[in-house]
Amino acid sequence: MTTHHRGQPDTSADVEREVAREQAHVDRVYAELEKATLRARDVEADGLARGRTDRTGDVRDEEMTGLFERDALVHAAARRRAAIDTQYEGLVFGRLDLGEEGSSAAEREVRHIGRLGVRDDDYEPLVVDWRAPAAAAFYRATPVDPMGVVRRRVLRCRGDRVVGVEDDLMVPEAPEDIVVVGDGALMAALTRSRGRQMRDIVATIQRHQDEAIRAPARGVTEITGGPGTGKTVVALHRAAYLLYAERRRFEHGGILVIGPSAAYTAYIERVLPSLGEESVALRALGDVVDGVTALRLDTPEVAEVKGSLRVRRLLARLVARPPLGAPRVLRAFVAGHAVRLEEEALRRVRAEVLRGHQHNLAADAARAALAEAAWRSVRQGERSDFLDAFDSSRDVDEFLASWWRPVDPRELLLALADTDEAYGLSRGVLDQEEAAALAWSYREALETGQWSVADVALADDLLARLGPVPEAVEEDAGFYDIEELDDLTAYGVQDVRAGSGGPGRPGSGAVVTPADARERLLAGRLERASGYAHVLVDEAQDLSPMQWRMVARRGRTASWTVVGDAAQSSWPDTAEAARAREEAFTGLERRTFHMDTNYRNAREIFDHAREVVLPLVPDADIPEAVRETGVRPVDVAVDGSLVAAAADAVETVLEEVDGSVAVVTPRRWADRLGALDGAGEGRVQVVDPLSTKGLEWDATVVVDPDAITEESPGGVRVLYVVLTRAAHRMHVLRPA
Ligand SMILES: Nc1ncnc2c1ncn2[C@@H]1O[C@H](COP(=O)(O)OP(=O)(O)OP(=O)(O)O)[C@@H](O)[C@H]1O
Repeated sequence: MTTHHRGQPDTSADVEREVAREQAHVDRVYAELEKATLRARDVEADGLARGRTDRTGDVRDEEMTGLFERDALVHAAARRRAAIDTQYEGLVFGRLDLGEEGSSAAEREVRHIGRLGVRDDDYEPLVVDWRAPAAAAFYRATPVDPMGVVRRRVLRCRGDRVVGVEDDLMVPEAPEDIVVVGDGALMAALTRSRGRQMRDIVATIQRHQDEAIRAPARGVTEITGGPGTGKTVVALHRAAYLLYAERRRFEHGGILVIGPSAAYTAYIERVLPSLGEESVALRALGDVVDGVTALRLDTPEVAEVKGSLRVRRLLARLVARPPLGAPRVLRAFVAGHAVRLEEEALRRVRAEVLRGHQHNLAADAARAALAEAAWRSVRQGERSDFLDAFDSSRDVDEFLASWWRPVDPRELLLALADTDEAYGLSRGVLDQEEAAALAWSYREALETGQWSVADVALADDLLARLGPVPEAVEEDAGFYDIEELDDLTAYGVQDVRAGSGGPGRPGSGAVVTPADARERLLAGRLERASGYAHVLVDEAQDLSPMQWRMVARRGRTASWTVVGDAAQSSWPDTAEAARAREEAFTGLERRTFHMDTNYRNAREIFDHAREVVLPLVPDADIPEAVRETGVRPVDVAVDGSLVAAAADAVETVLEEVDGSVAVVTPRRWADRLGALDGAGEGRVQVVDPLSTKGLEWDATVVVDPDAITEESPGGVRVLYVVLTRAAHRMHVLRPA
C-alpha cells in the first residue's frame, strides 16, 4: 500500500470526528450480527417447519429461497464471528470511498471491508468480506491505478472499539469534504511490537501480496522471496481466500498446512482463526503421519541418510524379510504327507507374494502361495485334496500366524537398532559408518521413547509398502512382554538397559525404561495418508526427498501452495530434493510469485544479516527492508562470561522493546542459558537455531554465531535464518 497523503493536515479534532463516524458504523454492524445470531437460532428451531410451508403456497418459492439464503448467510456470519476473538483487530477494518474524481459526497459510494460479510435487513452490505471481489480494490488500488478509489481508510480497532484511522489518498487532490488522517497503516503495523504468535495482516495486505493470495486455486502456486517478506503470512491468507472462493471444495476436501516444527505451528496457529477459518489442518513435519509424533532431531549425518532416497532400498529389504521371530522352516503334516519347506523355498514364496501385494493385505495370498509351494514339494495324491487339507491344517495356521503376521512399520524401524542388522540390510547402500550411526539413532529412540522428525517419513514409506496396520496390532502394540524383551536383547540392544548413550543424547534428562520407551514408540495406530484438496508447504527448501514423498502422498489430487527461500535452507538442497518435489507436482500448471520487500527486520538488522550471508551464499535472494530504526545491532566479542553478557543484553532489550525476546543459542551454551527462559515475565524464550525457522521476535540475542554455523546442518544458511528473526533490536555475542 503506497502511502499517499495530500489532503488537509489533520488535527486531533478531525481524527476524533472521523473515529466517531466509523464507530457509528461499526456499532451498526455489531447490532446486526446480534440480531443475526438470534434469528439464526430461530431458523434452526423452526427451519424444517418453514421448509414445508413453501409447498403449501403460504410463501412464494423465490421469497422463501431468498429468506433461506439470507438466513444461511447470516447464520454462517454469526458462527464465524464467534470464532473471531475480540483480541484480533476488529471485525471491520477498512473502508473505501469510491467515485469519479471531483464527485460529490452524494455521488460517492462507501464500502466497508471486514473479516466477514454482513448485510442489513434490506440485504444491503454493511461489510464486505475481504476476500470478495468487491474488496479487491482495497488491496490493489494505487495512486497510479486508483480503481475508482478516492480514499482508502484502515480502521484500527480494539475489540468493537475504533481507536484510530489511517488514510491513503488515491487521487492527487482530496475533494473538499474528504478528510485524510493518520500516518499510513502499514508503517504503524510494522512498528508495533510482536507477541508470541503471528498476527493476520488483513488490514494492510500489499498489492503484490494480494496477487499471490488471490491466484487461481488449481495447479502449483510458488511463493518465493528472502527473509521476512511475508511469504508465510501471505500463504496463510491464501488458504483463507481459497476457503472463501471455493468453500465447498476446500472445506470438504481439506487444506493441509505443513511447517518445519511444532514451534512454527504454535506460532502461526491463530492466523486462520482470526480470519474466521478453523477448518485447516496445521502439521509440523514431525507430525504429518497420524500415529507418530516426533520432535527430536537427528544429527545432520543421520538426518541426511534418513532423508535421502537411497534409504528406500534399505526399507524395501526390511519389508521383504520375515517378521521378527518368524520360524525359518515350515514343518506340517498335511493329508498324510510330511511337508517341509526350507528357508530358501520360503524366501521365494515371500518374494513372489510381495511382488503383487502389500504385506499387511496379503495373508490370504501368502497362504495360497505357500499351499502351492507345499504341493509342489509333495506332488502325491489329489491336488485339490491336498490344498483343502493344507487350508484347514492347524500346523499351517500356527506357522502363518507368525510367519506372515501383520507388521507395524515402526517395529521394522526399531529392528535397525541392532548394528549387525543395520550393516546387513544396508550393504551396498550405506557405508559402515552411516549404518552404525543409523543403528545408534534407533537405540537412542529406544532409550528416549521418542522418534526423530526424519523417522516419520520413513514410517510413512514403510506404511505405503506394508499396507494398513490391522487393529489387532494396535491392541498388542502397548505390550512389551518378557519374550519381546529377550528378543530385543538377542538383537544386541542390551546396552539399552544399561543406558549407554552416544553423542548429544537429547532428552536424556528423562529416565525411561526400555519397556516404557518401546511402548511409547509403538503407541497409537499408524494411519494411512488421507488426501487433501490443497496442500500448503512452508519452508519448502528444508524438505528432504523422503519428506517430499510423504507430503506427496497427502496431495495426490491436491492443488499446492509452496513457500520457500533456498538461502535459508537447512537441508543440503540437492538435485535429489528438487526431483522428489517435481515428482509431487507432475503434470500440474505452475505460477510463481516473488516477494522482495522485507517487512520484518529494521533495515539496520537486515543489513547486518546480509553482510554475513552474501560472501558465502552469493546467490541469496536479498529483499529490501522498508523500515529504519536508526539503531544498529550490537555485535561484540565478549571477554568475560558469555552467559553474564547474554543476561545483560536481555535486560537491555527488555527495556527497549515491549514485546517478545529470544535468546538463540547453539547446543554448547544451551544448558547455561536455560535460566533466562521465561525472564521478563515470560517475554523471553531461549531457543535453538533450527527452532527459529519461520518465527520472529521484537528483539533477539544471538549467542556464539560461529558455533551456530558449525553445529547446523545448513551451516551459514541457518545462521542467516537466526540473524533475520528480530524486528527491532538484535545483539550478537561472540566468545572472545
Ligand atoms: N502487508 C503486511 N502488513 C503488515 N505486516 C506484514 C505485511 N506483510 C508481512 N508482514 C509482516 O512481516 C513479518 C514477516 O512475515 P513472514 O513471517 O510471513 O515472512 P516470511 O517471508 O515467511 O519470512 P521467513 O522466510 O524469514 O520466515 C510478519 O510479522 C508479518 O506479519
